[in-house]
Amino acid sequence: MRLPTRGGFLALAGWGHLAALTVLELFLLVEPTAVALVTGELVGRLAQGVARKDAALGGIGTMLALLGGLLVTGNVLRSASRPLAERAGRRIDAAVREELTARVLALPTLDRVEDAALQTELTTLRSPLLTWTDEGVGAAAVGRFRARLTMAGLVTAMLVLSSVVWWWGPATAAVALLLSRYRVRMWRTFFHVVSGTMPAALRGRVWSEMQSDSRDAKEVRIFGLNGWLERHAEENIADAARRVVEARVALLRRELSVFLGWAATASVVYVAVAVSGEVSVGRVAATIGAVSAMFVISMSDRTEDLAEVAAPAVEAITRVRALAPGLRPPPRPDGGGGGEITLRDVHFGYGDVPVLNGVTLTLRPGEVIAVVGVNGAGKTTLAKLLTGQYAPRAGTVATEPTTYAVYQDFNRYELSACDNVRIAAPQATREQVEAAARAVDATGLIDRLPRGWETVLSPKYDGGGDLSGGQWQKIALARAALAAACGARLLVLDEPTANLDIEAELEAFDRIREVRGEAAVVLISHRFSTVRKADRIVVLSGGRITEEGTHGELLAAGGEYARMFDLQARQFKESA
Ligand SMILES: Nc1ncnc2c1ncn2[C@@H]1O[C@H](COP(=O)(O)OP(=O)(O)OP(=O)(O)O)[C@@H](O)[C@H]1O
Repeated sequence: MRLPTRGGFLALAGWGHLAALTVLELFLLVEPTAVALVTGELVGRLAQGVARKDAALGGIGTMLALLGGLLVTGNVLRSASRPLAERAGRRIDAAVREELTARVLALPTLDRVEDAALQTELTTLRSPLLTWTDEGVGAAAVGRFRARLTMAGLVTAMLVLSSVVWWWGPATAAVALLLSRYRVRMWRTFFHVVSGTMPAALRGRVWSEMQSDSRDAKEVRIFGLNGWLERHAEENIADAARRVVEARVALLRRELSVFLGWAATASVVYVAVAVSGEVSVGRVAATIGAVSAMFVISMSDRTEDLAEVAAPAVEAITRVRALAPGLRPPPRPDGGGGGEITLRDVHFGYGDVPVLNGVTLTLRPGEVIAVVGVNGAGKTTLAKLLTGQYAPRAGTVATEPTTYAVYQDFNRYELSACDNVRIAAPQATREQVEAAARAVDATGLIDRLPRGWETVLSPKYDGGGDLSGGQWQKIALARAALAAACGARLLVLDEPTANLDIEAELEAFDRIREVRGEAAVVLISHRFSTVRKADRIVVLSGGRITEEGTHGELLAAGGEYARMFDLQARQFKESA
């Protein structure tokens, strides 16, 4: 991976691309002046030839060939210039994306990834509000580079003018630079107006897209939101559009004044040429050409000169680099020895809020442990510490490098059914995937999909399929079964079966038990009918493990577990 040093984004385009772009841009900048010179020379010779009635106008053929060559090459290179610049910009953006991804992946724990400041910067970088041109830092870096090169074109045109009358060159170049600076300022004003309208435009877009988005469709229809959404979309978009149109009109007015400024300057030069009788026809043509070249160069797109265009992105990248300084992922946690997974006096919290206050727990290979506790007791947090995704603030965690977890909010990938299971162990064969599905009784649902295992699990795709909440949970359980079959030493099941009916949950749990092999299983569930089957149950309360034992032992102890179990059992009896 090529990484930028000290913010040098341009180098990320690759030296080959930059060299090609430099040669091409320089040619294009010098070309108008060269055309002017050759035209001048050609006109001069023609005029001399005609005046002397000279039939053999020496060198005319060569001049014409040169002029033709310049014009043809100029046109060909002009059409290659933009794609090359865009490609260089995209290469820079790709390298930056690669670097930032590597940095986030290198963060040792999930809490560092979840860090609000980091997420804000990453969201900024993904936001369409980032730059008004919707371009990344690449386009801005290449744009600025090209803007710097235009100086070469200006110097060439200036030298040609000075060769006629020495002070014409610097005088006209000074006017060109002044007008250029003025244009940068007026584009900056325009940029700020357009940037200011972006939040409204984006809001309008969101409201507008909600009307047709399939995810929002059910609420939009049931609440009759269509008219309301349309009104909000229109208000926001119309307001943004009005402000942009006003800014554009102001911009056009200023462009016109710049144009008039140029016309006045050119007129002064042309009048000066006209009154200086000593200048040849060729020189006159060259002068006109050089002034035109300066005009074209200084009227070129100035948005690229604006540091503001890429400033939010550059600042966000700089902050991501500070928040995620590493580039290589840390080694996976080492086993606790003898296959045991241990937490010793573990403390953890989010920000200033403590969640775990001294948890000590040992999991033995093949053991099934259930963790229970009220909402917010810290069960998911404990699971994340067990899988090494959070580092404890105090105490020690010795866990296995090969863990797999199914959370309540497991990912539903827009991939085939097969890949949706295989994601738990990418090296797994199709046979292993099918065996895992059989293990958790998920083959029936696969058979009903239009293309079986190859069906993409999203209705957004042609021939794609959708699954119910419970069916998705079976896919998630199949992932856990596959991970166990492929050697995972710890399986965490964090309420993976909340959408299954009780019978299906019990069966799924029994099946996971069967396929777990040497893996320790941690089950987090609010359903005591499943929890009671665990080898050991721990109760988490007030950030500590307050009870620990088998179902029978905990019932006999008559503590919080017994109370919670009774409550649930009574409700079942009452509703039966
Ligand atoms: N990423 C987070 N940032 C800040 N606070 C969090 C975060 N995740 C959880 N918390 C807080 O930590 C506490 C424990 O949350 P946790 O999800 O571990 O509880 P839980 O026992 O799994 O709850 P539930 O049974 O509702 O799933 C809660 O008060 C929760 O609000």
